[in-house]
Amino acid sequence: MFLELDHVTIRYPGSQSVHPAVDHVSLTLQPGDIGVLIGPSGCGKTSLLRAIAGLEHIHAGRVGIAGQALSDASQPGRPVHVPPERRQIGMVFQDYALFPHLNVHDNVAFGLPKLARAERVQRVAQMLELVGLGGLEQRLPHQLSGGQQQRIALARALAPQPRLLLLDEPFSNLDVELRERLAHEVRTILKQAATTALFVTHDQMEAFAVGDAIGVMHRGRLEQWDNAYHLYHRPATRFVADFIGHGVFTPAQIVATPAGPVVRTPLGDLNDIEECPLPSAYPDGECEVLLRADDIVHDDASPVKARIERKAFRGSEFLYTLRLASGQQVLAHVPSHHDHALGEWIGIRPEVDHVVTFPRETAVSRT
Ligand SMILES: Nc1ncnc2c1ncn2[C@@H]1O[C@H](COP(=O)(O)OP(=O)(O)OP(=O)(O)O)[C@@H](O)[C@H]1O
Repeated sequence: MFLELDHVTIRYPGSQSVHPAVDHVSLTLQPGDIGVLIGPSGCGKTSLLRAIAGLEHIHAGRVGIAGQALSDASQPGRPVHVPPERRQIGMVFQDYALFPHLNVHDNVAFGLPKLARAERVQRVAQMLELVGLGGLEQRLPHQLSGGQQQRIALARALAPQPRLLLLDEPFSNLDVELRERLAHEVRTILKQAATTALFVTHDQMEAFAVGDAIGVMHRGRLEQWDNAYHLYHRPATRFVADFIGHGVFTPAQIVATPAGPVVRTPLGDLNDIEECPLPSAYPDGECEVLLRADDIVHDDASPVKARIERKAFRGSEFLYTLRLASGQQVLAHVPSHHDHALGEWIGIRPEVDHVVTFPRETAVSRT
């Protein structure tokens, strides 16, 4: 294991909040892996990143890299806090932070004062090649696009060969299309450089594009640390289920049948419940089942009908918000050549590969 966070807790002095900004967060990253922290504003992502960089002190727990404690508040009376400049950790922020009066070469060379000149010029050229901007050494930052500036910031952070790279919303100042492209590019660059990295974003598409492991944070806690597939198909908590992807929670009942347990929903029985709890897991088997928009298939032959309340065009598909006769709301992704009118009743059926249930609560939906 390379990066190890063990029950890291951060409290800001004088904070009125009942929750610590970061609350007992534990996670690990393997060498060369890219981790992503995602969550709503104020959930503690930046605080955690700053603590790893040594810019914040921790109040409980431990931060270690390759077996070395960088911050340790777990031993009473013997706190450890290695200063940021001795951690060999690089950082890339959302505002590029390039020096406007220095050209590209001098910006990238900034963190390399100890290298001899020839070696420095060579390392800068190597880094610029790595980020696809070879030959732009003499340009000033204002002569570059936002995406190019961010790639220079990445080259500058990678040049001193940090043990770990931290990236805090590095694309949030860029437009959506460029963000997704850059996210893929940055993943390729980090993999080529074999750099271990931890990346903060609030955009799940960016998280899926970049991360080997993704952590969903909520009120300072890390609710799940997992790969994208498991976060989506096996959410550990209602919050994760609700935050990742479009879906609703629908009242359902797990019932025993001669052929085994099924989850009975207003859309019909769901049978593929291999990893689902047994009926005895909830009182009377009553639970809520997660139905994502891509679990619902438009099928004219289906006896289950739903009325189209809202529709959002997403290019290849529509996101339909539908209401069943029972009053239950569901969402469905439907190929965009099926352009139905608002108010129309269409046939739908569930096609759920991974059935996810939670204890009953007031229904929550996220669109
Ligand atoms: N210097 C500070 N002093 C006091 N409270 C702070 C400080 N910095 C952050 N906080 C509080 O700590 C909590 C976590 O903030 P943090 O910036 O880590 O969240 P975040 O998930 O990065 O949010 P965003 O996505 O908006 O940047 C918030 O409640 C915030 O108000």
